[in-house]
Amino acid sequence: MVTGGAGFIGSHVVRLFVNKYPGYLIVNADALTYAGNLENLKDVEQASNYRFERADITDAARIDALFEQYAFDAVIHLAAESHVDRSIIDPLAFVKTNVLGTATLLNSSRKYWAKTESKMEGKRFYHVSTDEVYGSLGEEGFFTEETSYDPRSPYSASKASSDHLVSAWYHTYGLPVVMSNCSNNYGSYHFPEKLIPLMINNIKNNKSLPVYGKGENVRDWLFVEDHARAIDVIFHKGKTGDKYNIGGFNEWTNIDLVHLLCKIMDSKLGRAEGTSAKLITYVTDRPGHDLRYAIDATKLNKELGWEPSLQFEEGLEKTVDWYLQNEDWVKHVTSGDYQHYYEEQYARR
Ligand SMILES: Cc1cn([C@H]2C[C@H](O)[C@@H](COP(=O)(O)OP(=O)(O)O[C@H]3O[C@H](CO)[C@@H](O)[C@H](O)[C@H]3O)O2)c(=O)[nH]c1=O
Repeated sequence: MVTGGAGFIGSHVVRLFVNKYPGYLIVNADALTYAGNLENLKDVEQASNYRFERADITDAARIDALFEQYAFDAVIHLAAESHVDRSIIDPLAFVKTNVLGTATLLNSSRKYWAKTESKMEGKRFYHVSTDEVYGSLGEEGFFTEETSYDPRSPYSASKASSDHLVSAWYHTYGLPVVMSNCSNNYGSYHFPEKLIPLMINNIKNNKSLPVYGKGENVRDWLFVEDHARAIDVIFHKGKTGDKYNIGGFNEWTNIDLVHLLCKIMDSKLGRAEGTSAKLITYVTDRPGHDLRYAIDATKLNKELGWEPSLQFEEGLEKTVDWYLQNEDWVKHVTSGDYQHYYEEQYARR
């Protein structure tokens, strides 16, 4: 079972596993909130080793029933509320899905696997988490697997709580868990509330480009398909009870990144260089805005041999091309339920 398989990272994980492992039955359990779209999986929905089940991870009866129906050997848990700005507006939604939802899944897994003949033998619960649990770095240093947790937004606190729950189920019940904490992802099917797809769409539509504060915050960007490959490697080879950091060693200030996007878009859209950058608007900063995230992914590289495959500028160009060729997808995902929230976010600026 892959939870959140209709989301951004989840859909890339489902696609990779469905195509690479014809012998696995991949069940995508997703609540289809505003950020989950079956449009993201059109290319694999007919595959014989793929099933979709609409399910909310906080609904214990529904999750138990799925375990009875499919007798899952493994869970890859990606379902989460993920947008920091939204967590500031509606923190309880994040506590519900990320904390209660993770506890519900852990508990259903434990109960079901304890009933099987082989108990926990050969089972695996993989929790996908974020580097934001570590808090904010100054100008120096990196997050390693030993860095202590210091979450500062409702989103990161809810993810940190979920990590602690996973660790508790491992120590208390012997649930065979593995966990990873990844840096910022970018690529196709990224919901256009997040920095990169939001900027691409706004540049295309000649809308202002809202840069929070002075644009000096730093993020470490990784191509989403490289994250999915890391999840594949950790799922199959990671040590039970361990955690792995995933990152690109690719740090950018927000303002430099937005300028790079403007440059790429000017050239793709046939605009004179410098045209799109005129849309940049500095807006009120995000409350509690973490200054810098930077991941040290040495453990994953040394122990399991993973490394990013794409250079950032190449990945960014691929991403821009995808958004320019998939305008219908953007229209689709930003209509309906999401429209209200989308407009509200704009009204704040
Ligand atoms: C949406 C938006 C964002 N920003 C800034 C805030 C951040 O410093 C940076 C990236 O913002 P976001 O795209 O919202 O991503 P960020 O807050 O870093 O969090 C992302 O990266 C995390 C991993 O580090 C994930 O766990 C989160 O789910 C994911 O949303 O850009 C702007 O300046 N303007 C904007 O309009």
